[in-house]
Amino acid sequence: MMLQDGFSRRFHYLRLSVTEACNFRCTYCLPDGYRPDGRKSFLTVDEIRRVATTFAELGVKKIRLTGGEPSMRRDLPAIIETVANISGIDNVAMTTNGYRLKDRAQQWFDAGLRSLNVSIDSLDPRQFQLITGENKLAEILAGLDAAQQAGVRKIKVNTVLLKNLNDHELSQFLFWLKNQPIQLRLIELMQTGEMDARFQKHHQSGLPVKARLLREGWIQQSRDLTDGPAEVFSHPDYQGQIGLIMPYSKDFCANCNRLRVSSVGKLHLCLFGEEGVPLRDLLQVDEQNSELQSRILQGLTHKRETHFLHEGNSGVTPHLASIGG
Ligand SMILES: Nc1nc2c(ncn2[C@@H]2O[C@H](COP(=O)(O)OP(=O)(O)OP(=O)(O)O)[C@@H](O)[C@H]2O)c(=O)[nH]1
Ligand SMILES: C[S@@+](CC[C@H](N)C(=O)[O-])C[C@H]1O[C@@H](n2cnc3c(N)ncnc32)[C@H](O)[C@@H]1O
Ligand code: SF4
Ligand code: SF4
Repeated sequence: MMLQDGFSRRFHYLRLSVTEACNFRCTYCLPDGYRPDGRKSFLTVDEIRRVATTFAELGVKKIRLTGGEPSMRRDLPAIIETVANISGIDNVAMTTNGYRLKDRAQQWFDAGLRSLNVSIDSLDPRQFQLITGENKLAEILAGLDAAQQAGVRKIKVNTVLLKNLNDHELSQFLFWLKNQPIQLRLIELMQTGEMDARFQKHHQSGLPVKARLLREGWIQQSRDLTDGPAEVFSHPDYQGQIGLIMPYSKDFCANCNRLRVSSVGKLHLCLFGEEGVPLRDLLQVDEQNSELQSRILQGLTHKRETHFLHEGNSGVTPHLASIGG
């Protein structure tokens, strides 16, 4: 049995959100901060173990923990260890805003974390605070160092491209990459349900950046079917790489290879899809495993070919913290 949709796309990568809560207020995600909803409880470690085990049995090899902010969960080391010990999972990754990274990197690595994506929207402390609501750039950069020291080899930095907020910083980012063996991903701003005029004001296509990189001698890397959606560029004079994530460009979804489970246990077939297939009622005892497999496989038959962002349709996603990006 394996996970394949009606367009012959295969799924070996699961993004598992462990919380919707976040301590940052990124202008494009949670501009007013996270507002707790008392009725919601997030998946327990046992529920996470069951859902991850079942996906591993269906061929998933990589699980990325995301959120909200995953480091806000006090039991995060137990979550990492649980997922890392599941047979078939060979890469446990996490996406974080860098909170607690400086102090916890070693603990997370020891628990089994092998790949880390850290969001850094500006290398200018004031601009960073303007975008995220937090004056924490220095602390997060120290967290990156700590992760490298701890032994995490695959580190990427995520930067949402924002017109008039950080687009003038490209040269500074490139300079930084000269001696940083990391991949910097520039992500086009995507419109979500709760986003107001900010989208029109700050959306900027990645295409001019691509043109500049090619002009300056960066070389586009060939893409494996199992790679993510980023177009990746390298340069002989730079230790780092650039990855461009351009969801508004043609054929972006053609190689979609990931599925998502939200922090309340719903299967989402697309970042911008429908309500989600509830799985939580089948995460209560280990014996529900084969029923859970059937529900996931049945759900996958409904996966659509692309998102509908061009029509201004973001599905039910109010902001990316709700589903883990
Ligand atoms: N539209 C769309 N955006 C995506 C998709 N995957 C990643 N992104 C965007 O890229 C952001 C960063 O993704 P990450 O959490 O760093 O994970 P990733 O890109 O899968 O990273 P790797 O596992 O290292 O390839 C997400 O929050 C989204 O904004 C996708 O399938 N569709
Ligand atoms: C939703 S966050 C969750 C993990 C963690 N809190 C973080 O910020 O890395 C995952 C990624 O989504 C990106 N993101 C959030 N909203 C976005 C949007 N509207 N368009 C593009 N990227 C977005 C963030 O910059 C971050 O890199
Ligand atoms: S992008 Fe990440 S850090 Fe920023 S508000 Fe959203 S969930 Fe929080
Ligand atoms: S937008 Fe949806 S279909 Fe397209 S790559 Fe992302 S998750 Fe896959």
